[in-house]
Amino acid sequence: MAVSEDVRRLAEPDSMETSELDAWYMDDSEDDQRSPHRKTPNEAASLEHLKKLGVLYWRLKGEQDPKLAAIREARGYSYKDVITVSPEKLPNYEQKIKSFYEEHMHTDEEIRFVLEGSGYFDVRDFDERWIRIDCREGDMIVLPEGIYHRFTLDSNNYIKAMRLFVGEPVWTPLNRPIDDHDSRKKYVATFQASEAFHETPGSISSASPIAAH
Ligand SMILES: CSCCC(=O)C(=O)O
Ligand SMILES: [Fe+2]
Ligand code: NI
Repeated sequence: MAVSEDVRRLAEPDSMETSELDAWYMDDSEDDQRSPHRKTPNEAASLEHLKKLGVLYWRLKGEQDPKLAAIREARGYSYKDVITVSPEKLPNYEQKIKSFYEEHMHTDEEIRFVLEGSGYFDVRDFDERWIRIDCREGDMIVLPEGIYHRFTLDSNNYIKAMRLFVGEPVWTPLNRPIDDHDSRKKYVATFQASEAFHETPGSISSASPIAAH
């Protein structure tokens, strides 16, 4: 059945004006992956820039938020399960933690809704910079097919997240470099041009009248 206009509207990702997203360009230190890795001074990455990379973001009021059902319906997220990442709860914890943090992509979207705890999703921009996205309870994020990314717990060592998927899930990470893969080529073709007009460090975009945060 076709998705109604109401559902579609309810499923719209957060906009720049209302977002409480916290994302930043990472420093280059070899410090623990679980530490924030903010630059000094902090260099925020805007939701607008993340959108140009194909990243979608919502802040939801728990599992009962009607937006969640709307997002699932509008985007066809039929599959759902829950993953807990902690030394006690996740089988093969050390190995999983390591593979989550290898730079990789998938042949489908990566969709996560944080139920408890927190962690960082890092995404690559087209200038090879890492953008670190702070995800905590209530945050829902969609990483597009083909984007290079990775995940780490933060120093709290605990996250419980809902995983969503269109149909039967495929979690396989395809580690970088895998530039000739169709999913990667499709990603680059879709987003590289749109990101070409991104913010550069220290520049203030005259196109956006609202100063960030
Ligand atoms: C926040 S969910 C745990 C990490 C994960 O599932 C992934 O990186 O694919
Ligand atoms: Fe993943
Ligand atoms: Ni992934």
